[in-house]
Amino acid sequence: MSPKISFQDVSRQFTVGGRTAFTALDRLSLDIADGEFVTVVGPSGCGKSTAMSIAAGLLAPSSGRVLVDGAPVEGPGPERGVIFQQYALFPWLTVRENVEFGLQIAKVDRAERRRIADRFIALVGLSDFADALPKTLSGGMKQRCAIARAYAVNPKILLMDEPFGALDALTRVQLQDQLLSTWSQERRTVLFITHDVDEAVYLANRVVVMAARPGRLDRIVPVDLPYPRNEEVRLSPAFSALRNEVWRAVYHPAAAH
Ligand SMILES: Nc1ncnc2c1ncn2[C@@H]1O[C@H](COP(=O)(O)OP(=O)(O)OP(=O)(O)O)[C@@H](O)[C@H]1O
Repeated sequence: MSPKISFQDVSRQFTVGGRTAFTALDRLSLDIADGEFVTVVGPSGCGKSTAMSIAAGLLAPSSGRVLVDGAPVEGPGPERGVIFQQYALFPWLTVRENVEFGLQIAKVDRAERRRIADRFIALVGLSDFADALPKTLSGGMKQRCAIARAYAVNPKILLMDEPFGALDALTRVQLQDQLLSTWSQERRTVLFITHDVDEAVYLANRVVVMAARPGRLDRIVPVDLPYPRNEEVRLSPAFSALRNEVWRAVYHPAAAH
């Protein structure tokens, strides 16, 4: 089967101070299958966000290309939902209105909008807060609202750049479980950047480890743990072994080879 997302020899240079070009991303090649959950870890500055922005169509590659369903990415598109660390909710809209927003743009009629929004609001556990404004929600609730909003427009691909990075450890674990439960019910292709090695292993079918200077793919660690993932999986020796493998690859890249 052809990949859902295909990074083909993707590089990106930036100019600093108007001249010196430096390579933020060096010849990244990576195929992601339809319905796969891939996480990306690596040291700060290894090009994770650069790769994600190129896949989102928010940044052009200097060379190479990203294909989605075989077609080159040339800008943002409705089949790719993007979720960043900052929740980016509209503060003047309620949770339901935020979730409905993309549907309104897509000219979905009012009753259908409401039905779709309420379904995803329920899926992320926010039904009791559908009429609340973002300022009255906790960080975790805002991020759940952002996830519901991304899901509502039915993107086939979710591009998530450290979506749980600003949250406390407990909320983070809860949202990981919620994301996996949503993903198992509404299967999407997910590309998920994180700094957290445990999070990377817990969520993924495969962990992509990147290295810095220049930003590049270092290795891919397949995660052969069963879904649904739960505390039992999280506390298992198999999980620890994978976490240790990824940890060593990220923090001691030379030793791990
Ligand atoms: N618009 C830009 N102009 C110049 N340099 C940039 C730009 N965007 C990113 N960079 C540089 O490219 C490199 C890769 O950045 P990127 O944000 O992709 O890394 P990252 O792995 O996501 O880092 P972090 O984990 O800290 O978010 C960094 O050295 C960064 O300073």
